[in-house]
Amino acid sequence: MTGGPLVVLVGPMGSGKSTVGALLAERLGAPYRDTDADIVAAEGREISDIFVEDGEEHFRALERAAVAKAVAEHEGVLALGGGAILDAGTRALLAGLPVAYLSMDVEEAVRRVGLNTARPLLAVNPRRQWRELMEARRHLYEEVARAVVATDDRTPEEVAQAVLDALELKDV
Ligand SMILES: Nc1ncnc2c1ncn2[C@@H]1O[C@H](COP(=O)(O)OP(=O)(O)O)[C@@H](O)[C@H]1O
Ligand SMILES: O=C(O)C1=C[C@@H](OP(=O)(O)O)[C@@H](O)[C@H](O)C1
Ligand SMILES: [Mg+2]
Repeated sequence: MTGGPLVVLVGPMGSGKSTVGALLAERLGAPYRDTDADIVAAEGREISDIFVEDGEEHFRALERAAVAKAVAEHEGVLALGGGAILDAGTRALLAGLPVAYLSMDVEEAVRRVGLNTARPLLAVNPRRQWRELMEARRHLYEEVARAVVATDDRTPEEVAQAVLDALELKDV
């Protein structure tokens, strides 16, 4: 039994979970972990290849297992993949944890990840796909979050500070 993660970051792709997560880990003097990286390491292939070869449903099951393992054993900063909250089992794993939802608007999203083909869900028409994706997901991010932190017009350092403030975490 461990104390569990100090903070769990959720939010759409490009909201800065990985970037801000690493900064938060530094600020808290705690280890950083990313479930996407855990899945890539366990599977020995990239996320985009898992989507293409086995489909999203299979990826969500791998992701649920990765989140279960990470929340059980990781006592630092944990970043999830952007779609992790789509899975009801994954959402249940987050109950009671210090979850921060990093939000951003559509224009910021397109600037950050619109042309990045490593993110299969935004590959074709980024602006429209983003809107549809957020219509399906916004309420789920809000459901799991203890704090919502807007990232538009903020540097990653400013976002990290806002997360510390919102969750009342003390840095070292
Ligand atoms: N607050 C920010 N302002 C500007 N660019 C950012 C910010 N946070 C992240 N980025 C950039 O957006 C991209 C996606 O960030 P990343 O941390 O990988 O997001 P996520 O893990 O949520 O998908 C990266 O190029 C990163 O440098
Ligand atoms: O939003 C999504 O469904 C996904 C987000 C990605 O993570 P990031 O949010 O870190 O890009 C990754 O898990 C996969 O490509 C699916
Ligand atoms: Mg990430």
